[in-house]
Amino acid sequence: MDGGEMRLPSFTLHRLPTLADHLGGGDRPAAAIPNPIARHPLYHPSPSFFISDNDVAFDPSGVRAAIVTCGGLCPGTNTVVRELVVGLWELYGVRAVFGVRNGYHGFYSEGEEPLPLEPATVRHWHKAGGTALGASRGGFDLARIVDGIERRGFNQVYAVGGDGTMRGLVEILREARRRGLAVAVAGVPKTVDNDVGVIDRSFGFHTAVDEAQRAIAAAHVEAESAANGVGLVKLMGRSAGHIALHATLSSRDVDCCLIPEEDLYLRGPGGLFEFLYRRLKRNGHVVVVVAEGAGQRLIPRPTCGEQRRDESGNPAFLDVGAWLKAELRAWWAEEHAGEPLTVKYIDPTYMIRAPVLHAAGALGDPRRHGRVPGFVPGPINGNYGYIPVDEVAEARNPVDTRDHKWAWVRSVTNQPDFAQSTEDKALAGLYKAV
Ligand SMILES: Nc1ncnc2c1ncn2[C@@H]1O[C@H](COP(=O)(O)OP(=O)(O)O)[C@@H](O)[C@H]1O
Ligand SMILES: O=P(O)(O)OC[C@H]1O[C@](O)(COP(=O)(O)O)[C@@H](O)[C@@H]1O
Ligand SMILES: [Mg+2]
Repeated sequence: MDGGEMRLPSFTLHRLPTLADHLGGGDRPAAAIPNPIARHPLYHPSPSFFISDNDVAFDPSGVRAAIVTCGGLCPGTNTVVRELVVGLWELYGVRAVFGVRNGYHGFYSEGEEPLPLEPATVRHWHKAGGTALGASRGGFDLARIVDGIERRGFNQVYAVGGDGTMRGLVEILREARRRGLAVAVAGVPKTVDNDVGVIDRSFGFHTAVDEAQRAIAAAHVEAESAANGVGLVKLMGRSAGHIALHATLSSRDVDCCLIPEEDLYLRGPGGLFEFLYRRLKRNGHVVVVVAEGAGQRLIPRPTCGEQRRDESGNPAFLDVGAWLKAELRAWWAEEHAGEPLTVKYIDPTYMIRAPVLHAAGALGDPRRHGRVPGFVPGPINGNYGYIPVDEVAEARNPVDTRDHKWAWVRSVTNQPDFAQSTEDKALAGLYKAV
């Protein structure tokens, strides 16, 4: 506050290319019509709706839309595809909608012709987990993908995927422009572990958090039923610990939550194992939730070669849960031999992303009403907005360990920072040097 005035953070307004710019021909391009949903008999946008009178839409008679799902699975993907098909068909009058098979690969692979989609085709898709179109990692061959788009005359591409998919979409848009193709792209953010930036979260995230409760509850039952019982649950979160964090907050049975954004320190004063031992002495059992990306720097690698990667270039992590379990047992044998210890490790990785969308993961509406040619719709601080796809492709979303949510985890679990004291660090350095 300065003299009673509040200084707001500065921001910059950018003018984004609109669909009218993209289609050419001024405010009313030949390939465009006034946005039909503004006058749709059954659809009543509220006054604050994101469609204005000046908006245009593609003339549906010229639209050939392609929908592709990429990357890992996420609850609700089929629901999104269904919504896109029904919306394009019913609200915009588009009749040529195609589902590209098995991710980006399907734009060019032989024998995987895109599937014509209409409301009747997708009627029951929301009742199944996974993706009916198929998805894949890797296979991003830009020239062949855009060849496929050009050959089939697609002029709208909807890609449902995470950060990798968005980066691919940016390249597709750039290459289509370079070739003079009037292709508009839209990315629907699908990130079960919530690692995509700018948006608050994606569909499916809450479902995964819900589903994780079953694993935590089982770990708790196992831990409580043994003398010095440790229930250990590994949850998804390659570079962001949001699922572990939210699952911990929802459960209240968790004694300790480990995420990639926080340093991990196992042995010695102030370390994880000392904390677990104290908790075991007090309560007789502990439950630990660990995100898959936590502690990766500490886990010995079989070879000192390069980090292994999956087909998309994402780091392929070592199993932090199995490693923690082995380390805890080894430490226990050294420090507390003769005292019982039971460690039950549960890895529900694929189970939490397999279900259909739960109610809490419900989808917002605007994903098909884009106004710019390369956009991502998503919730930002609770409001839906359109974000340029290149911004989403680059943004990351780590857990901010200085914000209230992490503080809340700390107050629920009463876990300390597992930080090594400066003295211990120096000692460890000495030992290493010997
Ligand atoms: N930097 C990139 N440029 C172009 N395509 C990419 C890039 N990163 C990933 N992709 C492609 O996007 C698709 C999905 O990526 P992936 O990382 O597996 O999942 P997600 O989109 O869920 O993050 C894959 O086909 C992958 O090859
Ligand atoms: O075995 P897969 O298919 O690579 O899936 C595991 C990965 O999928 C995820 O759940 C989501 O990854 P994406 O966002 O890249 O699809 C990661 O948290 C996890 O590492
Ligand atoms: Mg990703």
